[in-house]
Amino acid sequence: MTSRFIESLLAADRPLIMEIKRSDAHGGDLLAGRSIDEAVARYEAAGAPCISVVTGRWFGGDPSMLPQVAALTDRPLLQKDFITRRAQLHAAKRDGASAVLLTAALLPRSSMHGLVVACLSLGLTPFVEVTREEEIDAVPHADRCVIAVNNKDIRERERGPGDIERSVRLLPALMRSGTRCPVSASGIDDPATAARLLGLGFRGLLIGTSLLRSDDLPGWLDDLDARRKRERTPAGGGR
Ligand SMILES: O=C(O)c1ccccc1NCC(=O)[C@H](O)[C@H](O)COP(=O)(O)O
Repeated sequence: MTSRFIESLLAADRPLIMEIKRSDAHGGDLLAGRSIDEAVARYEAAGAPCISVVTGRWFGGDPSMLPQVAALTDRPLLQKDFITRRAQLHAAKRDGASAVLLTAALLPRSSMHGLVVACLSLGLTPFVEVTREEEIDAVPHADRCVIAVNNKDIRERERGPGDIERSVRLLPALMRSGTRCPVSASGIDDPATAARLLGLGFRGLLIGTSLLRSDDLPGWLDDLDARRKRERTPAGGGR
């Protein structure tokens, strides 16, 4: 069965998973007075191919956010929460998720295996987040999963700065894994970093804080597009 989440990301000119998250790791408000409806409309207007909804309570989330967002958009949705049980997968499916986060750092290998298989049988795309090469090598059915390098550390509640070089270092292992959709997630704070990661071969980026904090989202995205175009155009304009 094909994955709507993966196909939508792979087909996008600007493959950003735009995230709705109420607060950052320090409790700082990220919605800045916007309602969830407004946040969704802003991302739709910006052409988001997929939207991530953080329902995890460390980031001010709650489970009701997922059906709320699903009622507002038909974009494929990723649910970001601490998923450890199959019952949570059934709830995610019922509430409108296309993909769910499975965090390798928090799941024993046998649980990861069972949850990936359960996701696939429910028609949910496993969005497996990793920070180490061994975790990539252990992802089952990698060809049907999104595998995302998290540039921050969830065990530190993502309070530290992002390490973008972690994504750069792990990209070859992602490519070898068989995933069609290598993603870099967290701490992508500006268009220059986003352009660099896409230029290196990432097929998707998950960005929350920087897009939510931007008071000129179209400008942020235009800057990204311009940088990518410059990278693709050979010096001298291709003459
Ligand atoms: O990473 C997790 O395990 C996790 C679990 C539950 C809720 C959220 C979780 N992660 C959130 C994130 O990783 C970030 O919100 C996301 O990657 C965007 O990061 P940023 O662009 O730095 O806001």
